[in-house]
Amino acid sequence: MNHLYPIFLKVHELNVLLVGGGFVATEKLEFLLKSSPLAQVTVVSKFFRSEFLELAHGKETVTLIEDEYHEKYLRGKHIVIAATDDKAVNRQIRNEAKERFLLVNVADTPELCDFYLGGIVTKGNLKIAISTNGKSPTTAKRLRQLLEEVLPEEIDDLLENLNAYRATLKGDFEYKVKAMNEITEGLVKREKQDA
Ligand SMILES: C[C@@]1(CC(=O)O)c2cc3[nH]c(cc4nc(cc5[nH]c(cc(n2)[C@H]1CCC(=O)O)[C@@](C)(CC(=O)O)[C@@H]5CCC(=O)O)C(CC(=O)O)=C4CCC(=O)O)c(CCC(=O)O)c3CC(=O)O
Ligand SMILES: NC(=O)C1=CN([C@@H]2O[C@H](COP(=O)(O)OP(=O)(O)OC[C@H]3O[C@@H](n4cnc5c(N)ncnc54)[C@H](O)[C@@H]3O)[C@@H](O)[C@H]2O)C=CC1
Repeated sequence: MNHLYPIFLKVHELNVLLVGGGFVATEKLEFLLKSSPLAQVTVVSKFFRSEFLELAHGKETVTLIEDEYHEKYLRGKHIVIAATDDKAVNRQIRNEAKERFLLVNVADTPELCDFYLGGIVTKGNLKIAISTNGKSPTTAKRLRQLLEEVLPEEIDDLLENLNAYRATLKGDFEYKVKAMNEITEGLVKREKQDA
């Protein structure tokens, strides 16, 4: 049974704490920034690998703190991602985050996660998040790559045009629902096969 409920977070308006500055932390920050370039991220780590420093370089919304994790770093945060190579520290981060009702992801450790990071496809205003319920992250990656390739960039023009049309509708809610459904009907209608 798949119980996950996806949401789309405004991480440029939320404070994210990332603990760790190694390979795994680099991967997590890379995908976070790829999807949300202005994500507000504070990173606390005993040391930072060169790959991590390269990625964080020049990113004004990413703050690096060279230190061991301490509970005080949870203050003012909304979301926490633990990506250290120390299982006990990752568990401590999770426990202390939970005491504060923060949402926590422990990288590559599903049983300690409140939420999973997913594969993400962005085409302008369209964003698709992919999860395999933790069963196969590589499949999430492959599906992401596939959708990035097959979805045309023009799909964003469609969204912009429909948004402009939507803004011209003057009627009540019911009228607008009907008009929007009518104009988008062709998107789901199957073409009749010529016999
Ligand atoms: C549960 C979850 C929790 C979380 O980390 O959030 C989790 C868990 C684990 N990942 C592991 C390994 C790998 N993860 C990747 C890649 C990604 N992993 C991501 C998410 C998630 N990974 C969450 C579930 C998402 C879902 O529901 O599908 C993606 C989608 C997003 C992101 O990381 O930002 C990103 C692709 C992004 C992209 O390309 O678009 C690759 C492939 C690669 O890097 O090429 C490998 C190596 C191959 C392999 O092992 O499968 C391991 C084993 C660790 C070990 O062996 O020790 C565990 C632990 C376990 O499975 O128990
Ligand atoms: N590298 C990979 O692709 C994979 C790694 N893993 C596992 O994931 C874990 C993390 O691995 P890597 O990122 O590769 O390790 P890494 O050695 O590159 O990075 C570990 C990071 O954790 C930080 N850290 C450790 N203790 C800390 C503390 N108390 N406070 C703050 N920061 C602390 C270090 O400063 C370092 O930046 C390991 O347990 C590893 O076995 C699992 C699958 C794949």
